[in-house]
Amino acid sequence: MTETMIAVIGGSGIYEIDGLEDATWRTVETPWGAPSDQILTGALGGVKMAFLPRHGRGHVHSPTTVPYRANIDALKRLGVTDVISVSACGSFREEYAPGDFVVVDQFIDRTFAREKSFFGTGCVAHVSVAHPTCPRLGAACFEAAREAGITVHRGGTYLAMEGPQFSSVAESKMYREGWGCDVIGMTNMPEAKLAREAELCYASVAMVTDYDSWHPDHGTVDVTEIIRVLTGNADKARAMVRLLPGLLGADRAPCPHGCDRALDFAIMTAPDKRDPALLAKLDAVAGRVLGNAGH
Ligand SMILES: CSC[C@H]1O[C@H](OP(=O)(O)O)[C@H](O)[C@@H]1O
Ligand SMILES: Nc1ncnc2[nH]cnc12
Repeated sequence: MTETMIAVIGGSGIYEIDGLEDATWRTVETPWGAPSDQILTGALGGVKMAFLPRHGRGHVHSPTTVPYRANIDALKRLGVTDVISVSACGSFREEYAPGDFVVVDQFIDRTFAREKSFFGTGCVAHVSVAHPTCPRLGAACFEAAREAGITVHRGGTYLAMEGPQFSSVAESKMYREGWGCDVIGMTNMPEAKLAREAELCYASVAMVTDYDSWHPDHGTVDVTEIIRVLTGNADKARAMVRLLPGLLGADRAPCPHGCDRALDFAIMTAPDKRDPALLAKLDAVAGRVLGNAGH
């Protein structure tokens, strides 16, 4: 058993969480640059917690410029085991209405202007993201949302777009009718891929704010309306988070789905061909398999 540490990455409209014991905003430095903001650490019901506002307090970073690698590295460096993303999204399903939560389990990654891996020349690795979210963590999020009285749907495909502009009507219809996507947002990729590379369990709770631009009765996306719905969603998200420690517990068995061992057979580069400078940067993310864990 290892000690659980739950991180919440708060998306648009969620810049803090309340109720943490010993709450402290901490500056964490990483070899990948500065994270989006300081990280709030503390405990909830005896379970260690961390909170990171994805866009920074005051919403400084755009979906493209969020420092995804620094964020995931910083959480790993702090000892986080489980990452829960709480994000705003548009809905492609009539029955996934604004105010509902969706525990996403698949992604289609249409982002193109972001660094997507910790690995590269000098240390090449290929992890599986066939199942990009952790079923154990997703089930806990679903249960917590249900217990908090939230209308929550289990499973769904999240289309990750580059943004920052919203989709055209033609794109929205293609994602919905042609590709079978359920929700759309701008941030869960490459975040989920990087969490897998860092051997962290990752679950995504997408909070519906709008019907994107496909719906004949709802017009197109409008930020004013999104922010109005987001304010209510943020309170629900905080209620869900308060229930997670009780469901996950202070000690955790190895992930039954292998998230925490994702790098076991992933590194391709021969030991004598590895770049020492890159290996040093990988101390937190891949220290378990490279034998240079620095955290
Ligand atoms: C405020 S609407 C668009 C914005 O909201 C979502 O952010 P996040 O995923 O961090 O909650 C969406 O992905 C866009 O970045
Ligand atoms: N319709 C939408 N498209 C992309 N990101 C979003 N975030 C909230 N609503 C969205």
